Amino acid sequence: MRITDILEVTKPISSPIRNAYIDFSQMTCSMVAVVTDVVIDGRRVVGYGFNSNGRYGQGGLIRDRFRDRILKADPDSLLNDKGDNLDPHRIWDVMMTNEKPGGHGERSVAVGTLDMAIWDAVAKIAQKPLFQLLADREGIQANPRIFVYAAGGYYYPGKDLKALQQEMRGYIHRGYNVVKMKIGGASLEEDQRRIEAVLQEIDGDAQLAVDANGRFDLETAIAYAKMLRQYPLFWYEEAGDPLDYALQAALSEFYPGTMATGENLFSHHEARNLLRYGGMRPDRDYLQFDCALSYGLVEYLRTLKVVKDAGWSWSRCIPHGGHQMSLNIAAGLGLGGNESYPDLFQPYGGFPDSVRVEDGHIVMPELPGIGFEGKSDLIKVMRELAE
Ligand SMILES: O=C([O-])CC(=O)C(=O)O
Ligand SMILES: [Mg+2]
Repeated sequence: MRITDILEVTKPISSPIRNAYIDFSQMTCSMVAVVTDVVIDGRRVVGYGFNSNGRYGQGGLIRDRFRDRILKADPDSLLNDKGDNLDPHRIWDVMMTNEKPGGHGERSVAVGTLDMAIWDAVAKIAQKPLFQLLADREGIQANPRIFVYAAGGYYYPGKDLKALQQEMRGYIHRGYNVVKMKIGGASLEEDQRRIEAVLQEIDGDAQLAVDANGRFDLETAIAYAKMLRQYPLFWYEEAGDPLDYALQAALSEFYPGTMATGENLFSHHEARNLLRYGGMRPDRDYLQFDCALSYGLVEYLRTLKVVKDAGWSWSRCIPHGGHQMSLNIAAGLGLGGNESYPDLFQPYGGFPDSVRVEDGHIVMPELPGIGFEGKSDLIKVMRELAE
């Protein structure tokens, strides 16, 4: 058993939307295929992966460093002890050979993208859904019913309050009961009008989360906290710079409600620093680390250990990114749910075609691997790469 090839293509996922920090007009995404010589039911096993939105495609790093390290390694060194499957942990160690610690950034995205494809291949070779494989390895019961929320509410040219209200109403019609909108890309007064318009529209049919995308300095984060705390929000997300733990800690003095952050922390060390120094509260806050941006599931398992060691429940983790990889981790390991972008970043995000959102939850179908084969628009572009 061996990996015979690794392919990468960088695709646009551009759209005219804007958050408080970036617009997505030039956004790209890497898609990778890890091709094996394993054949099941007459079909070669290929694992697929891609990176989450918000960071760009990683073709350069994947081709220059990580792909060749895997392909040049002794194939037997990449297998588990029994020799009956690939070992994602051993492959991860090979990828990270001669990489210094710290400085997590684009490298963590390149490795996270490849790691997703490797886990897809591993679960396909085991002929199980990835969530089942993870639950079995952990010795726990999988729960295929997962909380999902609808992320959107971006700024884009010409979007008025009516359009924002209609967008949020549309998510409720599709079965969501938590919706998220952007803040910090307009004045505080204008954001307050946008929030009030959305709260009026959803009128108790859903809860609202707001996301500042790390835009605020301490003073602005506090001013927003004082404005936001008068509303019954689901959470106040990523107020300040992702690495400014002191800001996050200070903010809890001014915001008694739920806060969420972590999508731009890319290693278990950074996650640990957030838990050590960020003043996050395990009884109400959420952690949004996204394995596809942060060295993949091999590293995310270390992050989950850090989370547990710090006295947090894994149910406080609701990853960023809206991909099926995190849905599998949520179902297999008991995370609190997953993000979803009903209208954005297609065909990568979202669910298999048969899946419907009901009461803010989905149920994972029993598909081998991550389940990409169940999403027709996605598997079409994946197979164009490798099959
Ligand atoms: O707009 C973005 O970069 C995405 C984001 O923060 C989120 O989904 O929470
Ligand atoms: Mg966010």
